[in-house]
Amino acid sequence: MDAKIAIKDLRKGFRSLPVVGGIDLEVAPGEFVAIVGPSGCGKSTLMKLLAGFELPDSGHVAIDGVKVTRPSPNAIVISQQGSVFPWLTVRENLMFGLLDGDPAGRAATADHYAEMVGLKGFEKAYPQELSGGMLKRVEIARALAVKPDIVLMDEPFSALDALTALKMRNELLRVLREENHTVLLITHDVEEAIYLADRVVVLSTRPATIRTVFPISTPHPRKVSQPALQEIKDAILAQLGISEA
Ligand SMILES: Nc1ncnc2c1ncn2[C@@H]1O[C@H](COP(=O)(O)OP(=O)(O)OP(=O)(O)O)[C@@H](O)[C@H]1O
Repeated sequence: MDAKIAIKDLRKGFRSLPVVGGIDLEVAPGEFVAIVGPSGCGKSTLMKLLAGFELPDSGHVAIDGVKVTRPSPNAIVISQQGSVFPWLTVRENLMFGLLDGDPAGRAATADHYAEMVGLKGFEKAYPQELSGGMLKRVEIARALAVKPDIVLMDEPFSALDALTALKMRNELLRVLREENHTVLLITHDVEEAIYLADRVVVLSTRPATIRTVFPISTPHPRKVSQPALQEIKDAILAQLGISEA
């Protein structure tokens, strides 16, 4: 099958600092790929190149065979910072990116996605009335409501407490089972990567290149304590120069 995302000898630097040092990767339609790497190696820069927020110095990213030269509505970014509008209700936030249909139809779509992420009953609430985990749900629902082919996630759960992050990961897997998105997740959390992804890509130190790609065939629901997953986790940590006692 043709790649949904094809990254070809992608390079990017800032002034004299090389940051992305030649990356080749193909992501299949519907695949979930996690990217881990040492701090400051260029992960967010790679994500910005994928999203079309930055342009490469050489090489390219192609989506469905078309080179990315600017942000596309087909590839939605969910980032750490969060971008829910505080002056809009949950429903209005979810309706914001929906361009098709009459207001009643858009409101129905918004409510459908609110329900999907467990926010039924909070459609008329304002962001300040919600917890951090609920805000993250609004953001994920808003991204999915526009039915993007590709979801790009840069540390989406890192601002959440461990328990909420765990719930959100399961929520994400559930939603992805219902709708077939291609997902690229950047995370510093190796357990998160092996819990969620079909493949984990380990990057080198800056300038980022791919060190190893670990396929993960364990079916969902996974437990990180499963021996096969522990083995992969140890191998990834060893590549990152971390060994657990
Ligand atoms: N717009 C920019 N201008 C100049 N330098 C930049 C810019 N964006 C990133 N850099 C530099 O590129 C390097 C990689 O940054 P990047 O944020 O991509 O790394 P990262 O792997 O996501 O980091 P972390 O793990 O700490 O989140 C850093 O040294 C950073 O200072």
